[in-house]
Amino acid sequence: MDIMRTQHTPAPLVARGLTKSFGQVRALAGVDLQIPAGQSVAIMGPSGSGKSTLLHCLAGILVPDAGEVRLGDLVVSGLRDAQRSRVRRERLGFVFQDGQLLPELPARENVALPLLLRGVPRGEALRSADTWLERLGLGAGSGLAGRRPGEMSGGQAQRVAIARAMVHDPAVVFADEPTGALDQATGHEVLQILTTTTAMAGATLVVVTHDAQVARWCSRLVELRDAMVHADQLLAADELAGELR
Ligand SMILES: Nc1ncnc2c1ncn2[C@@H]1O[C@H](COP(=O)(O)OP(=O)(O)OP(=O)(O)O)[C@@H](O)[C@H]1O
Repeated sequence: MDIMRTQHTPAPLVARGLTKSFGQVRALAGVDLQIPAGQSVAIMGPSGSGKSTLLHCLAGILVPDAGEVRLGDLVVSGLRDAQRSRVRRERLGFVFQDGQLLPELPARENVALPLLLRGVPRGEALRSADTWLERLGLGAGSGLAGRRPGEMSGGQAQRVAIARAMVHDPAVVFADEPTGALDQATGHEVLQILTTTTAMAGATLVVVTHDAQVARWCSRLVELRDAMVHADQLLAADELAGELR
């Protein structure tokens, strides 16, 4: 792959004492996590253990009841809504279970969207989108760049979603069950592409998954149980990521 070194400022992602409740349900009960820039972290745990809530707090989608989230020097959890939206738009990338691509737009316009939202001129944004589609095996020769999400397989749509998450050179990519809607083989392929792509771009990756094999491609595994960190271990893939950094 010809992915260039990143232009973004590498920044560690740090959570301290995060708590979050929904009514009587305590979804996070004091979570501390320090993620160095460029690390790929898999978050696993039983259903209801707080994985998505943690990801949403780390990504500034949810504000914790107590505790804080920092990206480098920036206290993301302390920002107003509009500023948090801007941080998400400019410094973070997202891949969700169903990709959340806009159904009416062809792949290349979906990928260009984060740049268009930042005011990048349309021609330039589409050229960057083409570059990323090419990197993810969906270039001009594939005939897929002009197709809408409904005209692609689930695996192809997730590759488009990865291209869209990467196109604006984010510091951190968040993926919530990115393979949940895929068969196992396609899911593994997508996880491999996601981890390789973010590692080569120097971006941090936080991925929530139920796939136990994710450990093959991530450098760290954090297990939640009952709204708390139950286990936290570095994995062999960390050595590979270190070499790429
Ligand atoms: N918006 C919400 N309103 C009410 N309760 C919520 C909300 N979001 C999450 N919860 C509850 O908080 C707890 C943690 O939910 P969360 O989605 O973070 O778990 P999870 O580990 O991601 O689960 P799953 O693997 O099933 O997706 C659960 O008991 C859930 O029902």
